[in-house]
Amino acid sequence: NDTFAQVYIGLGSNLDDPVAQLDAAIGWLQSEAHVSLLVVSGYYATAPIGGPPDQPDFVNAVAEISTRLTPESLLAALQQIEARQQRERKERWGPRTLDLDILLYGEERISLPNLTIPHPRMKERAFVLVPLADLVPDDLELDGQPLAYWLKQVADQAITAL
Ligand SMILES: Nc1nc2nc(S)n(CCO)c2c(=O)[nH]1
Repeated sequence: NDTFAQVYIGLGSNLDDPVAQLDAAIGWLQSEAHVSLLVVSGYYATAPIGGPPDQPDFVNAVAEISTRLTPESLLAALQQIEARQQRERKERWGPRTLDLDILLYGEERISLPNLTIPHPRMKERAFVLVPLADLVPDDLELDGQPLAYWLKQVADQAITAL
């Protein structure tokens, strides 16, 4: 695979000092072989969406990378970083030290049992769309609508820039 893909990664944490968790994950991404970290959005404090209601607020960000890794290899590398930061998969959608999601992988559409790209829930998540808007133009299209359209749809979700 000799072509480089422009990839957007969602980062999230709501356990064990989330800002430090995101900083550490950015550090691992920077030192990952075959991954070039291009730019990182601002950090945002966000109310938990989905999952148990009584969990702590999250801190979220989006990173843009360039990589020759295939989507599956990139997923494996991200899961290694999560594991290094003690990601116990206790309850689905429960609190976690670190969550790394592949949001977009170039223009590709991928649907594998363990990997769907574009991320199937990104359009419903202010904690993804708002940091993503730091990195891409507002007219970036998702499912035929500009990012600005999807941002309006999630305007009720609590999110504050840190
Ligand atoms: N605000 C917020 N809510 C979330 N719910 C889930 S699941 N996650 C994990 C990401 O899939 C988050 C998150 O990162 N931020």
